[in-house]
Amino acid sequence: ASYSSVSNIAYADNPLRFPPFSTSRSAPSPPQTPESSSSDPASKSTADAEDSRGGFDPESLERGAKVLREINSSPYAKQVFEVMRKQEQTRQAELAAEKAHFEAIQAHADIDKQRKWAEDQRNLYQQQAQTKAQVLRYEDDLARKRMQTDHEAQRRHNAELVKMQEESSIRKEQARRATEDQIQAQQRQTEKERAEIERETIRVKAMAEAEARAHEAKLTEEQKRRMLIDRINGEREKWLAAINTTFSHIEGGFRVLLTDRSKLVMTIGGATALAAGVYTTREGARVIWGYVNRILGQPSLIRESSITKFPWSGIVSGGVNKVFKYGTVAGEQSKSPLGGIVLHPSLQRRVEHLARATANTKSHEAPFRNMLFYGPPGTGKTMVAREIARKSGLDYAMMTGGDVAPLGPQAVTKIHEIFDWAKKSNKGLLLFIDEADAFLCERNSIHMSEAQRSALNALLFRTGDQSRDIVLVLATNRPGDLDSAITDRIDEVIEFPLPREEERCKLLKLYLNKYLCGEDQSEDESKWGHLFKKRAQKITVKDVSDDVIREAAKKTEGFSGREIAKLMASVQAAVYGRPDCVLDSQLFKEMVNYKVAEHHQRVKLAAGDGEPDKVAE
Ligand SMILES: Nc1ncnc2c1ncn2[C@@H]1O[C@H](COP(=O)(O)OP(=O)(O)OP(=O)(O)O)[C@@H](O)[C@H]1O
Repeated sequence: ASYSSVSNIAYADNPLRFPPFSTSRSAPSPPQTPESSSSDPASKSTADAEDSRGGFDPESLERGAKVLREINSSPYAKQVFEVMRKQEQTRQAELAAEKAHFEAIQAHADIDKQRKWAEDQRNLYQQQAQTKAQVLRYEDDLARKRMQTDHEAQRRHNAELVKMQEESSIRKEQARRATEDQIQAQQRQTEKERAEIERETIRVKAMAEAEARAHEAKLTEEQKRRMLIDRINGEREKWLAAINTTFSHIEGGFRVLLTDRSKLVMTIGGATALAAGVYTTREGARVIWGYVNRILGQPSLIRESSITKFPWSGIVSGGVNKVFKYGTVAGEQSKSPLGGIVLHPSLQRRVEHLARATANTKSHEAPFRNMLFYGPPGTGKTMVAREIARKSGLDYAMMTGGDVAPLGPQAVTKIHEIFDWAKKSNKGLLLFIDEADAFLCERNSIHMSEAQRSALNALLFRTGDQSRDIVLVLATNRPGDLDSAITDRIDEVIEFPLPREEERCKLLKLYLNKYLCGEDQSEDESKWGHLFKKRAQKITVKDVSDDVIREAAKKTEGFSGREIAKLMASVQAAVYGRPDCVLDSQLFKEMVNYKVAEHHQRVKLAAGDGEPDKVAE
């Protein structure tokens, strides 16, 4: 440090100002600080002067030579040179270090440059990649949009095609329907015309037949009248002759009597005795018959019964009456379901349960339970009462409430007769009173006669306690009209509603089989005579399928069981009106429509609603 300061002093003091140890022109000149250049205006002017002399400054050389001389003359010349040499070496080392420093800086700068270039390159690559990706994305978007547009166009095209196809098929379908309708209309027209022709032919035939029959009847009548007149004339002559003869005999007799006094007395006495005998015998027989009838016979109020009218009736008729007309031997319980009765399933179960309970009640000798059946007319109340009697093994008797009123004061006796008669049954009796409201209505009713009131009281008296002989079954369409004392005696109340569609379907099938297919005629023989037996076999049923019956069941909403039975009877009658006795679906439908219209008309009339329309053409 001291050496450096000395050197610096030397430089400062040195007017020559040459760079120490600068032997080479290429050696870098020491850096000049701004202070030194600005603080040394003299050197600046010197340098200017040098420039003006062509770049050579002799003064410096002179000053250098002078300094060298001073150094040479100085005793420390050797040290000075040594110092200078070391200074030079130091300077060299500094320069080398500086060079290395600059090289390092240069290397750093290169590295920075390289890094920057690499970074630029990377950025460039990234930008290129981004641009490329954007371009690709854009292209992709474009392709996708193009595809979407294509798809949309394709879809629209397809939709149009489908629409066109649909329109075309609708047009075809419409054309087909129109053709079918036309064909059907033509067929209908043809059938109508044919039916018209048939009807006309039948009408003409019927008229011709009727005319022929009328003519024949007229001829027969005239013939008969002539024969009758002849016969009457003959008879008159015969009778006139007989009368004349008789009167001539009587005249002779009277003449004898008037002339013979004893004969006259005998004749008058004999005639009187004969008259007295006849009168006494007749009255006596009447009294005895009444007594026997009361003791052994069936009360007159009973309309129908499973018990024979007299004990000897069974013997006379060869035991036929031992069998119920329903086909069950008396006393034998039937295990079959309710035969020929179509009821709502729950009602059917209840009825079967009641029949079983009644049968068991009898076998355990417990008191019977009374029942009330109510519901619209023709819903099977009577049938069910009969069926309960049949299934429970009881005797059955039926009376109608309407028969009581005409009996007047005798009604009370007749009611007591019934209950006395019922005791004769060993099996127990099911007494069914139809139209019960006719004489068991409210006692305060103004329409009730004194005799009816007494009859009601008699019935109340006989049914006051629970009975082991009689099951009382009342049936009515107006349960609200019954006297409260009667309803109080009822144990089971059962409603019989109008059949629903399902039941109507079964009823239609039942009566179709019964009336038109000739099955199960036994029950109806009493009603319809032997008509079925003779003719049912001839009926041919064609095309009356389940669907046709179901359609009919749908249409017959509001029909009772009786109405359906009657509907089928009408169908049967219509079939018999045909020469070929064939029942086809068209006739069946016609009859159903006719009966449905008739039913609605009846309902309207019952409601007092307007004039009766024409039921059918
Ligand atoms: N549920 C049914 N199943 C089968 N046939 C029936 C049914 N209901 C009614 N009928 C038919 O109707 C006819 C009359 O039935 P029934 O006398 O039992 O009716 P009801 O209810 O007693 O009528 P009413 O109240 O007028 O006395 C029967 O003979 C039968 O042909």
